[in-house]
Amino acid sequence: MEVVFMAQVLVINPGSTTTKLAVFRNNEKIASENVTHSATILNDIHTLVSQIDFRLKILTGFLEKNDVDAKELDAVAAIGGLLKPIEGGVYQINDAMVHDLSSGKYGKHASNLGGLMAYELAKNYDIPAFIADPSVTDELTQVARFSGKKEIERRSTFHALNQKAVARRILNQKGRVYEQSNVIVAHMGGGITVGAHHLGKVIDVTNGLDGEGAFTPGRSGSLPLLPFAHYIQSHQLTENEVMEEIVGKAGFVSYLGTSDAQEIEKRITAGDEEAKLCYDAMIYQIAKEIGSQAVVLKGQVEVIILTGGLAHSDYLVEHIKPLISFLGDIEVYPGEIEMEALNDYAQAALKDSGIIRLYE
Ligand SMILES: Nc1ncnc2c1ncn2[C@@H]1O[C@H](COP(=O)(O)OP(=O)(O)OP(=O)(O)O)[C@@H](O)[C@H]1O
Ligand SMILES: CCCC(=O)O
Repeated sequence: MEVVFMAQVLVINPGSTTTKLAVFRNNEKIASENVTHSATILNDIHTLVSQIDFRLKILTGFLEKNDVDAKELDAVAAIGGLLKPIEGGVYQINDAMVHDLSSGKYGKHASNLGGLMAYELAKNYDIPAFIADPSVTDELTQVARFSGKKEIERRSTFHALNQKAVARRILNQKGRVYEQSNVIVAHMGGGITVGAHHLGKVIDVTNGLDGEGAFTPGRSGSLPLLPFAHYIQSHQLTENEVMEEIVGKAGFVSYLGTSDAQEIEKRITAGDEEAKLCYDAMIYQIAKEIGSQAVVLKGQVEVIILTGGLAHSDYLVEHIKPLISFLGDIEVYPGEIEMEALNDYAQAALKDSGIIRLYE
């Protein structure tokens, strides 16, 4: 008789105002919740790391509510935070990673809490904790690292987990293998990143946090340098304030006062020309980035994949297609599959420890 290995995995994905939680038994999601935290509560907890206890309590409540006994978990998997640049794949959370996530050495981001929470929980139950394809996944070619100024190197920070998972899924459906294919993935959500995937590696991508690429519902994307230098000086901005200006106070938020694309579409339908021009400008910029990545892939593009929350938008999809369809087939995969991707990686790591990478 065949013995079926049933592995139970808890997946943790903290965002700036949410904590997404799920439990999987093999590939089946048996419980999930997307908990929203009020800004007031989070603002009262002064540092990012001190949110761990608050979010762990929510996690315990989630497990209890869903009758999941933590002692029966086989592993915990979490979204990877801002770490040193590493190749994609699955990593067991270790002390070096915990140090980098908690110190904020490579940046402070809500996703840093994922690895820290997973480690804490896994330690208590003596099970492994993993992260996979973190946003710092860096598979850039050497030429892609040049910024144009010696002292400043381009970095790879993008929606690596979702980009790779969606590309794998679409290619599987086409009977193709990710590691043998050339695809462009545009993740279009609160952040927008466009990657050139060549034989399983993301050899160039717009950096989502450094001010590159298209503007987004809340971010600036790339800006003209001299006017921005003048803006920084005239507003006497600190580095943190510059960050807030380009990630949060820009894009739709700065032009239209909201990051909600559905609200903007309602305005367009009601005849708001300003809203239409701004939405069309974002679509135009995303299309230009897709064109750039087609050059990176020397025009050998098997499929262009549109994913993320904005891929739900019929308006966006209809208006971007005429700009990019000459480059290749287009597939639309709205939303994201990060929780499923983390479970897949953890299940694979439990079956074959040989795939687990070491973070040093
Ligand atoms: N059905 C829809 N039609 C149009 N826009 C939508 C729809 N659903 C979500 N959006 C828009 O997608 C954007 C948010 O996308 P998403 O939920 O992927 O972002 P996020 O998870 O906060 O950030 P990120 O994707 O960068 O991790 C918002 O502008 C939202 O209004
Ligand atoms: C954190 C990297 C992904 C993004 O651009 O938000």
